[in-house]
Amino acid sequence: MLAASRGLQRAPCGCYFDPRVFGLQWSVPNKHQGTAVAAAAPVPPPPIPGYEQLVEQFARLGICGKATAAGTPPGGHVTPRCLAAPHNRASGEPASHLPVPEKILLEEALKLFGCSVDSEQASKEDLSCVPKLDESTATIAAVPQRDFNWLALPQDLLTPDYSVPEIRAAMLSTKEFYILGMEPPELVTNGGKTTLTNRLIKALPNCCVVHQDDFFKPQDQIEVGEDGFKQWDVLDSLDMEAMVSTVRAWMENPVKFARSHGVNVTPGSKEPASKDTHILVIEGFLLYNYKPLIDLFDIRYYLAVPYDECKRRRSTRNYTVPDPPGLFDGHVWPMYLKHRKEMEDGGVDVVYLDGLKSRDELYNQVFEDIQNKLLNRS
Ligand SMILES: Nc1ncnc2c1ncn2[C@@H]1O[C@H](COP(=O)(O)OP(=O)(O)O)[C@@H](O)[C@H]1O
Ligand SMILES: NC(=O)c1ccc[n+]([C@@H]2O[C@H](COP(=O)(O)O)[C@@H](O)[C@H]2O)c1
Repeated sequence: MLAASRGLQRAPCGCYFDPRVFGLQWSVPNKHQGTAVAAAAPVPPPPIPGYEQLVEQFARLGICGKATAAGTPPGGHVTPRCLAAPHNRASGEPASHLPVPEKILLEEALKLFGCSVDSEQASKEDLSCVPKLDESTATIAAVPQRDFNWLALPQDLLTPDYSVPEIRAAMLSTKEFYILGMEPPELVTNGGKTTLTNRLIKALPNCCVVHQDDFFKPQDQIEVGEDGFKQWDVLDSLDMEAMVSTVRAWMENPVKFARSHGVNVTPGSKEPASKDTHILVIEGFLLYNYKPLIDLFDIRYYLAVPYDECKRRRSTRNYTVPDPPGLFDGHVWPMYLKHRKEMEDGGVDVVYLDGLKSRDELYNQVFEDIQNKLLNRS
């Protein structure tokens, strides 16, 4: 108790030390600083069940916007008749011979891309139907009791019943934007998020990604809290304004944005207007507590893993600034609880994902979910 009140931590050897002093000794540069966006790597994606279905549906509708996923190899799993990509032209079917209607009525196009008031409503209803993580199935016994009373949170939040399934949040959000030469038609609506994101961006068409980690402030600007820890897991540690500016730059011209970040776009995409589908995946651990960002998402995914698993995974990570002893229990986890509570109290609508599922299960679930939403809009 004496050590805690002075902000001291106990090391595994039994000695006490002051994390504030410990924290000041780190001088490892943040390698992510300044790199706002990572482009999808050109690696062949895994087989995607149902992808052809989506393309064929677009083809039936006379929309040839979706040609190749970022990184899709030439001649991949995309139905050739609906493509205008050079590799398909080279295979013997000139773009001018493709069965593309010369004109699509604006009204028709709006309907196809879900721009009407009716379809916006329908999309919102779709989201509310997505099953939430069944928190009742979590293993309460596995979670150790922690003293988080200093957070002054309501008692129900501090009980094991509440804390079990939440443990650590990992969030993934997807923003869809259909370029029709007009304002973004609608804004419809969150560990393993980087893993999941990396698979999604290889499979989704014209897909860019923004990583929140890239917006951490330099280490010397991170405050040291009363608890003695550098406060990495709060909004103040991030340059959120720069992050929102980056997202807005994509919204203004996703084609230009993609090209400037090395992401392959459908060759038919014209700047600034195109009928192609463009998707932005925003991946981060603190996305749904920053108002200017919240409303920009069409879909919000929220990955949660139990405390023990989260702590185990975290212990295997090598951050640019290594975790000092005790950071997880003393800062990371309490901040997670606090932010999740704020998000839920604020009524932010998210789709909960069970981070204990396998990588494949999570990928298939989210990919199919996005696929269905795209189809339902057409
Ligand atoms: N579904 C999963 N099941 C088991 N381990 C996973 C899963 N997804 C990711 N991991 C592992 O957990 C660790 C953290 O994953 P990562 O995607 O970097 O998480 P985040 O981006 O949310 O911090 C990595 O070692 C990764 O291989
Ligand atoms: N990337 C960095 O410079 C850096 C530095 C210190 C801590 N962190 C940690 O990164 C975490 C968020 O990133 P992940 O969601 O990838 O785990 C935070 O919990 C934070 O404590 C990151």
